[in-house]
Amino acid sequence: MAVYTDVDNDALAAFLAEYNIGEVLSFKGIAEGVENSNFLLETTRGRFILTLFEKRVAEADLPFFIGLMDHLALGGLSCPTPIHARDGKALRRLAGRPAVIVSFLTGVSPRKPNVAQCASVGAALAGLHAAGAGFGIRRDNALSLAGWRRLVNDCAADADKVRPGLAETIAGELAYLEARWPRDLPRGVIHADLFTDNVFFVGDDVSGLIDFYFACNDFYAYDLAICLNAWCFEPDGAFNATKAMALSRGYTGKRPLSRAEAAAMPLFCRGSALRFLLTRLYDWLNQVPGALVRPKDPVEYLNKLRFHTGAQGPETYGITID
Ligand SMILES: Nc1ncnc2c1ncn2[C@@H]1O[C@H](COP(=O)(O)OP(=O)(O)O)[C@@H](O)[C@H]1O
Ligand SMILES: N[C@@H](CCOP(=O)(O)O)C(=O)O
Repeated sequence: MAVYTDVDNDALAAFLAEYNIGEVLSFKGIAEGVENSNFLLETTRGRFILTLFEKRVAEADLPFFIGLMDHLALGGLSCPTPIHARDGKALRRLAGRPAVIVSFLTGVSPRKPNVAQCASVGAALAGLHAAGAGFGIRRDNALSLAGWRRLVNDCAADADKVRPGLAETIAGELAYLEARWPRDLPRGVIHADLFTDNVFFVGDDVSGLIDFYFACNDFYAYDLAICLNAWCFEPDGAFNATKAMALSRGYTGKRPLSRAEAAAMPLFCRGSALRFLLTRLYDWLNQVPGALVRPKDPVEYLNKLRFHTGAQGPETYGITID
């Protein structure tokens, strides 16, 4: 359960008095997530999610995240809508943390997505990229090359406690990526964390996307690589080429990739694998005492990185270069 910060009843009551969302019926910590503290809030006016922003979220970025959800929802995307208090502000403070209330979305996150769901999420990702166009605030990706370099340095001393040789592997991989990372490909607002727990389905159809707190401006094709990593490996670690083809085609059916984007996919898959390996490794080595959270396994992403290192080309991911 990701609850780093507790909220007592008096503080909650004073906080909610600023809003027009009815009387509290129930309030409880949510048993998923790793980044922020999330609570399910039920009131006489419905269900809401209360989020307290924790360590990895810079306060200066919060207007981007909140403005983005407003922008996407206005553009017709099914995503949480920030609830504005009586004074018009959606971003407030609670228990010493920045806090926001957003609308509750219905649907189910798949534990083991099927091929049709992979196709749907590919199309939904392209829809998100289109809906983000015209958003007026910019946020550079704090978890791209420079951020990875900081994480590699921070983890260097203890990485081998997780896997012998890991420090050398991540340093070598970062150097490889730094030398080859593209500079000029189509870019815009990306989700940057569209894992299965951040997508809701009704049947095989995407019903909503959540968790925009890593969203940023970066390459669209890199976002597709994040999804290939998150959706197309089986629990035993095997890469599922059928799911990858479905996901890639779901995406390219709505937003075709340029030749340069297609050619960059193996590199983006490596970069995305390193990004989640590094944040998971950092969290593994720096666990917060007393927090109710289950850290995610860094080795899962080490194995994905190894797979991509041996990949033959974009065809591996169901992507063809015309
Ligand atoms: N708007 C929402 N509607 C319904 N459930 C939500 C919503 N936002 C979050 N949740 C639930 O809370 C969990 C954790 O949220 P998430 O934003 O992924 O947390 P974190 O970013 O802290 O890891 C999600 O997996 C989901 O179950
Ligand atoms: N998706 C990341 C961790 C971030 O967690 P989320 O609950 O915000 O999706 C990972 O799996 O490493």
